Amino acid sequence: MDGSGEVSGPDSRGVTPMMAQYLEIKGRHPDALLFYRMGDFYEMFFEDAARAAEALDIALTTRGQHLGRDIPMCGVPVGTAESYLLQLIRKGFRVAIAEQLEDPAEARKRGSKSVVRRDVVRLVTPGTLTEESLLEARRANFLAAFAGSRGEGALAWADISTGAFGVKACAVRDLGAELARLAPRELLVCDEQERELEAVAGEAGAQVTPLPKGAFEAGGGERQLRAWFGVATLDGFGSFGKAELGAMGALVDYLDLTQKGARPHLSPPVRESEGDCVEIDAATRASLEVTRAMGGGRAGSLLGCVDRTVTAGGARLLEARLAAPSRRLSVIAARLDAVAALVERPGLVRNLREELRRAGDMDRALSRLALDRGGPRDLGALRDALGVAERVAGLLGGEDLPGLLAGAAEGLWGPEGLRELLEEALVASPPTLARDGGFVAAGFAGDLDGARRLRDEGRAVIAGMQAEYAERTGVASLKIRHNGTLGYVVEVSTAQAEKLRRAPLDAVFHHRQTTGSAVRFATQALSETEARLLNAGEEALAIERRIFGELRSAVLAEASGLARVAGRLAEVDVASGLADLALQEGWTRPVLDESRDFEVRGGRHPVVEAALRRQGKPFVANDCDLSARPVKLLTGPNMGGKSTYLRQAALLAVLAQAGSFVPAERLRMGLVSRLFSRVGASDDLARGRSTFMVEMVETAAILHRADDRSLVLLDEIGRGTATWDGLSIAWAVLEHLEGVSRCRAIFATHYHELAELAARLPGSASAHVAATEWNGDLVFLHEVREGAADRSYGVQVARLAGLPPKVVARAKAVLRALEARAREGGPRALEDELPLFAQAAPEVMREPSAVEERLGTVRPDELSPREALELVYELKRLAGDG
Ligand SMILES: Nc1ncnc2c1ncn2[C@@H]1O[C@H](COP(=O)(O)OP(=O)(O)OP(=O)(O)O)[C@@H](O)[C@H]1O
Repeated sequence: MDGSGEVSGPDSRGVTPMMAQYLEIKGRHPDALLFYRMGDFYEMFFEDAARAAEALDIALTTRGQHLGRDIPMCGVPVGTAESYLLQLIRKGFRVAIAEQLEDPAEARKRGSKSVVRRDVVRLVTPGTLTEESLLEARRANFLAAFAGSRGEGALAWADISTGAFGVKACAVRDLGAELARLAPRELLVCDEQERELEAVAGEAGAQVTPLPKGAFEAGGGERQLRAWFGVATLDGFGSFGKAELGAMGALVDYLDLTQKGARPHLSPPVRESEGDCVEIDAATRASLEVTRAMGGGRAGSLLGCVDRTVTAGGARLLEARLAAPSRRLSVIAARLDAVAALVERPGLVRNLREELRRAGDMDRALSRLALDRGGPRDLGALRDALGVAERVAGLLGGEDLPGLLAGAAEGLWGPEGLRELLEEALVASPPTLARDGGFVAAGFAGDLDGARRLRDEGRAVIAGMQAEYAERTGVASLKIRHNGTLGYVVEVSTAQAEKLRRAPLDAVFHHRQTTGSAVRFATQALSETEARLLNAGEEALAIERRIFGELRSAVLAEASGLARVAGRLAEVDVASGLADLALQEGWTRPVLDESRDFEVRGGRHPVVEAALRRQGKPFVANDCDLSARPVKLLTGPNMGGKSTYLRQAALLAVLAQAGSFVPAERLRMGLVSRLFSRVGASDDLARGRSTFMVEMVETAAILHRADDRSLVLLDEIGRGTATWDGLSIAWAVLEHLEGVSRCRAIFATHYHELAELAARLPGSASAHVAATEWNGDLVFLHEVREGAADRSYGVQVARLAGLPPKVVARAKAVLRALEARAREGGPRALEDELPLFAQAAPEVMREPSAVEERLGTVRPDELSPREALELVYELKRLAGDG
């Protein structure tokens, strides 16, 4: 007998009925670890057990035999299964959860050999999580599906924990960029494409799940979607291409498969068209650290720096906006209008944020309820959020606000009567699980109140009985206690027990048990009261469970209305968060138009500025004008602030088009269509590419794709190769950007020769980050000025970095020689000097000089003043200086 109460005995082949059942279920889920429910544990067997035990670092044991061999087994308690699930999912496993679908007692009725019915109720995969503990509250958890081949393609994505559902046409070559934007946890692909797409999915951190080709067919997809949304035609949602239908179909099909028929709440699909959002490729996204810093976390990213939202839904919306800044002037203007209106009303912002803080996560509560994984606490969260929404609507309603906020205010009134119902029905802080009851408020249901009264009275009656028995027996210390196996018993100390065992008390008190220190008795009246109490308690629980079901149905009937309120709350949260930021940081409203201008006055890099502030250092604001001469060549010393200046331009554009105010005195810019940034080189050793190769591949992509509305930021192109090759490449790239792409670009370089070229090209101009020397030390001014830098200060920076003084001195000498020869002979002569590098190298490692050798023999403490003076003369002689 195990925890499930089953009897197991092997058949003639040595296979127990339970093992036969296990193997049958496992056979249907070969790709997943099978969590096989046995009483209070999920058990794993055979290979699954070995893999899970290793992944979870838990004990691997054995349990019985199968075909004459020990069965490896490990298990996790049901109560703490979530944390184990999380570890397994993070390590790339999928988990099939097989529950007991009936009571062991029911199974026994079918005969002593029968096993409890079990089946998989859910497949847990990275893209289909809903549990709070398995999700990041402030981040979406997308499941994506890609359909299509060389020609037409589409990507669909859904977050079943929030109901978000989107789709867009997407060719294979653009998949990397889209995945980098959405960062889905799981990508569904046609099994024939699994190998082709694995790398691109892996780079975005998505686990690939292959599905048969049939799952991606447009016809089937359309049927699936119609059935899912209960509509006769999808026309109301938009007109979708074949690939789009295929991708969405595969996605909902997979939800059916993994959720085993439980329907997550999904909003109707939103179709994104090309041109809706700024295109940002994966490398650019990573280099700009828009939503994730290099280390992978939020901290240190632009999102981490600007996120002042106070609700999880608001945080997710802000991330989506920054990840996909808009290209539609009207959309951006509406968002900026909302922020601007709030910036004018700081008091309103404060009040809104104070209210919003109290709203729980409506989307996720709704999703859990829809999948029947929710509890009273989720109902409570919805109730609280609906209350917040109404008060927020009240706050907004009193003002004359622009479209987005006025619209939000209207949409914040929830489904008629639902908040009132939940308020009446629920206690103030309902528990997570419905199982143990205690969440329905008194006064909501007459029958429940009656049952509870009976149950509570029962408790009072027992307390009364204790007093009565104590009096009757004369044993003041007599207690009525509840015992797991015996139920309610009268307990007295061993010394007092004899009294109760003698006439006349023995007629009332029947001995049940003697322990080391106490003796326990039962009485007729106590048993009767206990039965009454138990019944009342069970009845109360049953009523509460029924009420939970009713409330859940009432909520789900209004799912789309609730999702709408959640969306509006998030909208208000994002606007008031951005307004709060603008107010506190003095950010300004950007001016956007259809031109190709880009004009920043007093711009700052928000993340670097915040980091410097923490160190008590100021950030130097800079201008940037790309309007008349769109390609800017930027020179200046290392550490001078070139990369910061480049990234700053991109982040200003991202913020502006996401609908935020910007850290600048003024920003006026024509809409950016595509953003490219190659700042900060990195190796890609995993794919066998050197730094230079990665740089060239990315530069190639930029030159192919940049159009005249793009913003391109290039940092030190060509530095990873021989000087003249690098310079030539940089030269040609600069010409291409200026003459062919005609985009707005900032090009940072150490090739000062390029400044000459920039001066000659009509669309190009030079600028430099200023630095100066003070008492022999290099001082970075971080100020961007017109014209090219006169020198690069590379050697000084090397000195700051702690290169040995000897090496620095030698480098200075080599530099002086190089510069002198360059001045004498012009560029060709400089080329002739290239071998100097080869010759210089061994010389740098030269033998010690005569002076150094002599110094090595000196013991300063043993020198008299006179000897010291003589030594100075000697050293000067050795140095050939007098
Ligand atoms: N405008 C600024 N105001 C104040 N400090 C700045 C500014 N810009 C950059 N800095 C500081 O200078 C440091 C170096 O900046 P950055 O990495 O942009 O230099 P760089 O010129 O690109 O250097 P390298 O050529 O070595 O990559 C930053 O970490 C920051 O602390």
